[in-house]
Amino acid sequence: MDRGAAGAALAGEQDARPVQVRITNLNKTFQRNKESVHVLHDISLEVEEGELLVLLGPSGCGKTTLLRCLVGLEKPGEGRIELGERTVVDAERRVFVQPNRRDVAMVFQNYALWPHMKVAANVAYPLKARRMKDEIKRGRVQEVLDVVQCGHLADRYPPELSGGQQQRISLARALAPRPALLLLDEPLSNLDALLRIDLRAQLRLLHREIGFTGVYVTHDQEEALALGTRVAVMKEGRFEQIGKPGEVYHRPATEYVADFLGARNRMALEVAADGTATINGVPVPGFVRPGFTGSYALRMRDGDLTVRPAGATTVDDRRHWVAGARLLEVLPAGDHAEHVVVMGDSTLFVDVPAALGELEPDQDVEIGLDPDHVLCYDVDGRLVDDWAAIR
Ligand SMILES: Nc1ncnc2c1ncn2[C@@H]1O[C@H](COP(=O)(O)OP(=O)(O)OP(=O)(O)O)[C@@H](O)[C@H]1O
Repeated sequence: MDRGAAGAALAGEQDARPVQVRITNLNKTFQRNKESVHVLHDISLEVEEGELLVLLGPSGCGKTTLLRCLVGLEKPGEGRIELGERTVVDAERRVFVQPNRRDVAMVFQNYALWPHMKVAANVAYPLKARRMKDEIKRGRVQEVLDVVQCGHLADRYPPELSGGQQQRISLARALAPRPALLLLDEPLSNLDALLRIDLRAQLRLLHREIGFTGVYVTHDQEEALALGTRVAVMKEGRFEQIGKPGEVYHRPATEYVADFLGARNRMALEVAADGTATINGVPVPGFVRPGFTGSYALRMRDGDLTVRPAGATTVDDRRHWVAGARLLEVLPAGDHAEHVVVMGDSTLFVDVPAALGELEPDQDVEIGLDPDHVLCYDVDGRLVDDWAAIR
């Protein structure tokens, strides 16, 4: 594999080989006010060598706790963690390898740099424990600083740097000892939006070039889809779905994942035994295939819905139009306008290209649904295939 400039800079005799991570039946409970809070429920996961797995989920779902178990800052009550050939946690056999013996590095949201030490000393810090000649150490520090494009900042102190620069330095510090596993806990969330996108792209490039095994925590779906080789969506201490970004985005396995990944619009589909389909109580003939019956939830992203004035006709072969909606508000957003529509129990958000925006608030409207861009879930929240009428 051509490792590129960054990869070449980090390659060498003492390269820690990226390892495979295997987590088996991990359980973690905290004691809080004499109550026990079960935070990780029987988690099992394999992260392949050189993979960047993203843990995605809302606040409090256990992402950080899982990272802390991997690095050794938390002791799980049950389960096993193997890093390559090494078992670092085996609760049953009372195996617990201390953090400094795991060869795992972590990058935090708040950079966690020593303010009184120059950048070079910060980056050299994790190398201290290793008996390494000063000369080699200096060379390594300069290498990793160059990799994150901060070679010129070696003699500055962290408080003299911007947030983006500080985060690059903390990434360099984590990479300096060539860890077998790199953990990143919301590393970009303290940065402003543009810088976040810029650093995200650089991180992706760096991962491609160096090929480290990484676990990256975020609650930002865009970041997860952009960075992950796979994305693991978490809910209340369990995995809802683990898959490639495209899979998770286009085929969210559960309604929870669909909602979390932007399909926030929800409508109720009822299909009677005689095949009559209604959406939020409005009949929609020909929407479902013959023989498909029951109660379902439909999920759509904003850009997958359309809206037109009530009673209008559109030359459109794919869409089914559902009447009985009212336009509440139109929010211009540059190249498109967000239309807020109420239809029975649903509040819907519809993105319409600015060029088509001729609707006024308080107008009666109809919602257009293209079955190819509608996700259908059963009453247990599981994705349903093969429901649409063949057109
Ligand atoms: N030391 C602790 N003692 C008690 N409860 C804890 C402790 N650490 C975490 N928790 C609880 O465990 C749950 C999961 O926390 P965790 O920090 O892992 O979530 P998270 O998904 O990383 O959230 P966030 O995105 O907000 O960081 C939360 O309910 C939290 O309050």
